[in-house]
Parts: sequence; C-alpha cells; structure tokens
Amino acid sequence: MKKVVLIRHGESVWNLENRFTGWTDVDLTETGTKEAIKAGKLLKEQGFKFEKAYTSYLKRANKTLNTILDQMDLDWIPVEKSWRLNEKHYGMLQGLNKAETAEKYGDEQVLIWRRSYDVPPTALDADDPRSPYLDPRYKDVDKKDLPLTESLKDTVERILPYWNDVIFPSLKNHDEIIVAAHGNSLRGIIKHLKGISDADIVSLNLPTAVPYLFEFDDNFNLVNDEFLGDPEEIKALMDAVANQGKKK
Ligand SMILES: O=C(O)[C@H](O)COP(=O)(O)O
Repeated sequence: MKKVVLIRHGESVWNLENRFTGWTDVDLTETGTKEAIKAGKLLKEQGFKFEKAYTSYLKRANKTLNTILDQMDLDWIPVEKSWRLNEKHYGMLQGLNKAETAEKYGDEQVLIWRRSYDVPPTALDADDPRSPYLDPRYKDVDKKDLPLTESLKDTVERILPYWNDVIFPSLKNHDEIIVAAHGNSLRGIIKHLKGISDADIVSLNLPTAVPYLFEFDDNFNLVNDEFLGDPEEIKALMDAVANQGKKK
C-alpha cells in the first residue's frame, strides 16, 4: 500500500488573531508548535516512515513539517518546496479579521469568500506592497502564474500541475510521503483525490496539524482515507474552523 499524509500547518499567529492570511508569511504560535509536535509523535507511534516530504514557500507549513520530521527522527529525508503548495491567495482580505469582516459584509458573503469553489475575493493591486510580484521568493515564477487573489478553483488549477507531475508520481519510488501545506491548498488536493463536487467542498474544513492519511493500491487507486486521531476532538476542531468566519 502507498501512503500519502496531508497535514495543515499548526496554529499560526493570524489563525490566533482570526485574520485572513493567504500568502502572508506569518509564524506558528506556541500552540501551533505543540500541535506539530503532537502530530509528529502520533505519526511516529503509528509507524510511519516517510521517504520524501513536500511543503510550500510559507514558514508556518515549513516549520510544522520540520517539527514533525524532528519528532520522527526523519530530519534527513529530502524536502521539496513549491510555491504551488501555498495557501489560497486571499486578495484584499489578507490581514482583515474574519469575524469583523462578517459583521460588515454578513456571514453568507464571508462563507462565499472562504468556501465557495469559484468566487475570488477582490484582487490586490499589482503594486500593493503585499503583491507576490514584489517578493523575491517568487522571482523565478512566471508573473502570469502569480495570483493577486484566488478562488479555490484557481488554487486547484495552480496546484494540480505540481501534484500530477511531481508529488503523485513520486509514489512510484516511495511508499510513504508527507505533504505539509494549508487549509485551502489541501482542500483543493482532497477535492481532486476524492472527486468531491464543487457544492460539497464548501463544507470541508481542515483543522490545524491533524494528519489526514490517504492510501493507494498498487495501481494507484485510492482505497482509504482517514484523519488520524480522536474523531470527536477532530470534529470539534473542524467546527471551530467553520465558525471562524461568523459574526461574534
Ligand atoms: O489563509 C487563511 O486565512 C487560512 O489559512 C485559511 O483560512 P480559511 O479557513 O478562512 O479559509
């Protein structure tokens, strides 16, 4: 059996402050690091032996991955980073408090911005200081590929070439891989893997730092997917993520 573990980063400073983050490069909180340690311990206990890891260009995912690999004594495995695994770009919403945005525009509009498949928030201006055009880490990326905002559909379209050409084919040479990324970039991958409809993807909320295991048979067909950990705890964490975009 081939195994892929997808994991969202631990709690970030802007998760704690309940702000739209997207491509903003914020750090983990102390809780976020603890969550990553817990995930690493669990994966070690369950006998995982990752041979390759993938992550984004954002430190909350990078640090979560490093913490997990450290707990597993797997610091040495090759790690490949790609901007394509970054979070959905949240455009002009980046930096705004989610509950305050819901007070101003209503819960329904915020749900559309957060969870609809094809509605992007208003784009950043190209010369906005937050624009990826101005960030040296993306200097080798073709400008036409860099987003100033994204719907989940746009996020899926920029991730899939990397998933299909790099991550998934690496299962030919590796039995177990781990991908540390973000709430929405992972929702996009999960939508693709499970064939979830545009309508149903709205209700999938990923908790921070909970390993999500996908198992494939020798023909690379998906045969099982499950969150690892206590189901009740995971359900409560998912509900809390859903509620972040509601008025207080
Ligand atoms: O970018 C963000 O704000 C978070 O990573 C995910 O936020 P969401 O759950 O509001 O989509």
